[in-house]
Amino acid sequence: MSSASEPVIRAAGLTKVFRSPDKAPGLSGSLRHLVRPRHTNRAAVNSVDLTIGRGEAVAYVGANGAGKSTTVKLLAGILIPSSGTVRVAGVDPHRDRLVNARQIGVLFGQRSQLWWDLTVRDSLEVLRDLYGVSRTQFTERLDEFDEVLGLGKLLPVVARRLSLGQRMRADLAATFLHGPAIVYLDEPTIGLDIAAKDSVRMFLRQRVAAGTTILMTSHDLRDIEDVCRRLIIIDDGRIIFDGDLGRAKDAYARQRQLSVQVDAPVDLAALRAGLPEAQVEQGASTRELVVVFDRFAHRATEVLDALTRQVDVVDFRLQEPQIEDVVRRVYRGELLVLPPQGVDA
Ligand SMILES: Nc1ncnc2c1ncn2[C@@H]1O[C@H](COP(=O)(O)OP(=O)(O)OP(=O)(O)O)[C@@H](O)[C@H]1O
Repeated sequence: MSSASEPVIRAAGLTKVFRSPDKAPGLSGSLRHLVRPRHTNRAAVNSVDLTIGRGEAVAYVGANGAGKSTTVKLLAGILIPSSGTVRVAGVDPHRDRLVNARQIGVLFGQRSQLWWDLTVRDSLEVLRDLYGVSRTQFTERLDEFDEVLGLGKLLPVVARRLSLGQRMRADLAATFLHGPAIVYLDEPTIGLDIAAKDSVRMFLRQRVAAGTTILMTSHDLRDIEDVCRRLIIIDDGRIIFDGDLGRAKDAYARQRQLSVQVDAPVDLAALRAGLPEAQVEQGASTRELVVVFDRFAHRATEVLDALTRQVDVVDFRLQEPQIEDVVRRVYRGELLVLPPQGVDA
């Protein structure tokens, strides 16, 4: 999937294989490995195709060890691909590392790029110098960032005295200072309070609207929903989903729950026989039923029809699955297999 604009990130068959020592635990294992070393090759990123357009905001999620950081390192030019091709804003990131470095920004929520003993202003000045940002641009950008990040008050403060939220705001300014076309963000709101999270998200939305491309990893669903329209899920080095956030819910959150109020007690066995693939349970009272069904097996109207044939339905409520459930399952490393396309309610 790509946006209407020209792609700024394009990877084809991108693969990174790591060779790790294959040794049994303990001293004997180490000794045996010394005498006869064995290695296992493992693809941390496996035949990844990726096309991301200018100004797209993409959430990149996957369980621990799925290959997120390795992908970002390949895009940032820190790692050399074992095979496949990658172009970022027109350059090969590992061959043209310097050019690439000017075009990208990287922010790790748990690591600061500010100099601990310098004031925020001095850190930003060093970065200005490093990236060759003109004085005029520097002032303009800081003014622009100040509106959302409230940077002015932070400029004279030494980095180590900043609160976590303040530090993140200063780090965001540092990341975007040189006007990168692409920014990779790793957990940008981790540990922040709600107000600070909101200003980070607002800032990111603004940068995306201004044309910056964002690839973000986050466990916080609000980050994903507030900033990104597109979701990419990586599992064991392979991309298993790439598309609209809403479509991910359609694809993975299959279960719907129908809560029904009826006017008289119900024969549960007869109902279950009529809906063999659904789970029919008594609710909080004998006049309440809860039907959990797979929307690829039944339509909501089908379930309601089966119920109304046996009982008078007084009221009902259909609970839709949440995208949050999908992302939680991804992070829990639950196996995700794309369901067949088909029935929709
Ligand atoms: N330098 C390396 N040498 C050998 N194996 C590595 C190296 N870097 C990563 N790996 C392995 O590659 C796989 C993918 O790792 P990666 O760090 O990309 O995952 P991740 O999705 O970013 O995980 P996390 O959410 O835990 O950061 C893991 O199995 C990891 O152990």
